[in-house]
Amino acid sequence: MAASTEPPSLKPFTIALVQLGQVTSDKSKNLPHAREMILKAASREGGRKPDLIVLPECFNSPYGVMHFLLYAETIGFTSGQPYDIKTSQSETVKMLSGAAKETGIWLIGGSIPERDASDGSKLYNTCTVYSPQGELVTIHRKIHLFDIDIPGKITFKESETLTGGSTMNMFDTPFARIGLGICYDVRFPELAMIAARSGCQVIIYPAAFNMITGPLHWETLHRARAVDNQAFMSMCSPARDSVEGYQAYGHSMVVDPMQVSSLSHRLCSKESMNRRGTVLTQAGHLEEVVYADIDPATFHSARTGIPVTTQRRFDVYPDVSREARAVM
Ligand SMILES: NC(=O)CC(=O)C(=O)O
Repeated sequence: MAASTEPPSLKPFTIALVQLGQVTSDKSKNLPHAREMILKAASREGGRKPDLIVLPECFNSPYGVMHFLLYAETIGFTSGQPYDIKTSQSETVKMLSGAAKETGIWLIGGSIPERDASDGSKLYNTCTVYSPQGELVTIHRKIHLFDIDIPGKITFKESETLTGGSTMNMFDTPFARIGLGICYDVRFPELAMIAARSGCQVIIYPAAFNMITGPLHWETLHRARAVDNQAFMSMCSPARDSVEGYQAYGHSMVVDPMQVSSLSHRLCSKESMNRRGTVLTQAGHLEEVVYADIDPATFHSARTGIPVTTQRRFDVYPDVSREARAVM
């Protein structure tokens, strides 16, 4: 979706990250389980109910290049055109839309393998987003495919079966403008930077790091994107419970833009630290739902205290986000 020029002002809201477990090779089990966990996340007790629920990358199929063709669904969404859920060919889209409507909560529906609707020749790794009325409001196709080779540790080549998306995507809610990406997209800072410069106060990526790259970079990349862009940054992972195949790292996380160093930890009172935590929430490695309350005061104090957003030197280097806006 092309976001309107003025973003909504950031309001307090609560995110629920559903770190889904039990993603099996049986889609007829994966979908009801994901639905059950969405309902569980929505019916939180002892805390603010979530305004937005997020699922992980590749939640209806095992994560592996040999599985994408078998599990792919045709979605057939075109930005700016009405989408009729009733006639959708995607059973996952129907389930997610129904769950968003039933809970009355915004839903970032993780990602699924998608078959191109035009001639079926291309497959994408695609995230779908739903309003509380169950409308499919936007999709994001993973732009940067996960092609890596760390000898003896991990080799993965999404490009063997997938095609990379070619649009940047964001959406507006009554409480924030939210920038989208999927997993490996986080390693390309331009995407989050362009989202932030286009008014996103929050950046959310369904993801599935693994046991090699997760310990190396998962938290660092959250912190880097949050500090660079002075925005809230979150990735939602599957749980690490698969007996074979891809082992997800877990540790779904929300990080705020006002990062407190270990030195400030010692200098700040406990009460002020509670208001300015770096990692607002973090899951373990098993299935669980974690919540984070987004406080606009943290966002505004980060941007006014260290005003990099108004100090850029576009007389010295170009503003790449200007040209990028045209393709959104
Ligand atoms: N799975 C991914 O797309 C990315 C990942 O695991 C990494 O960047 O590390």
